[in-house]
Amino acid sequence: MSVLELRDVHRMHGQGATEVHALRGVSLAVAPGELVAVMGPSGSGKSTLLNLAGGLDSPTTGSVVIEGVDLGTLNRSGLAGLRRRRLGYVFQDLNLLASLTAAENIALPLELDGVAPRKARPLAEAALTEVGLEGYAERFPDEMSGGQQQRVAIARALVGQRRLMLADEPTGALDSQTGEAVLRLLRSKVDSGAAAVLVTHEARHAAWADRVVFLRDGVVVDTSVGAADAAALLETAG
Ligand SMILES: Nc1ncnc2c1ncn2[C@@H]1O[C@H](COP(=O)(O)OP(=O)(O)OP(=O)(O)O)[C@@H](O)[C@H]1O
Repeated sequence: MSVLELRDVHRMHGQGATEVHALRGVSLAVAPGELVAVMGPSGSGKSTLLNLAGGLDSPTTGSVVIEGVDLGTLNRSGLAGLRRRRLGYVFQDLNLLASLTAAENIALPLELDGVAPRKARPLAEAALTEVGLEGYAERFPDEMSGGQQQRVAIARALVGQRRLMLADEPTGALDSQTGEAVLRLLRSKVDSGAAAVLVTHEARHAAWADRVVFLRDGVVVDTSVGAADAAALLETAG
């Protein structure tokens, strides 16, 4: 069974004269152990796709299915529970809570899900170590650099048993060495059975993916394997 499935998804933003047809019949399935990169020019619908996959937005028509559950059938609390338990997000907007330490930020989704703080804490510390921030557990967001905050956000996204990771240019604020380390981490989570969707503008980041889906004007125009194809597509996209 796919971890994520988009079935003939359309998404309209706005109304009347300002209506934008951001996605036009997108279908996509992501299997366990698969990392899919989504590329395409600005405005092609990449963020819209990721928001729909994460249940942060709903399709105008079509359906989004996560591990066999059609998100359209869930009520608000059902959707929130599924998001907390099964999804990890790494978005451009970090959304770290300023009043919580790095370890508390990471432990929060676990605790919201009923994991006892004394069990959540070591998991949070292990996640910090995985992103190279051992010893930063007690720092507050404003005591860390942008890149460090981004790594905390990544640690939070990957902590626990996430089945689907959604990443929007996760390496934006990171130097290239750390960026590669984060992608390696995402890759290793996927290799141990999760699924991931990575939106990126960079062919060398897409090189970590099993498959590259290329969007243009809200339509999947190509699905390629490997970064070389993606780079060629980007060049012809204009
Ligand atoms: N909330 C919204 N209201 C109105 N239009 C929107 C909204 N969100 C996105 N759009 C429009 O939908 C289209 C797709 O936007 P989207 O952000 O998904 O593209 P993108 O490929 O992620 O772009 P970028 O690479 O610049 O982030 C664009 O024309 C955009 O202006």
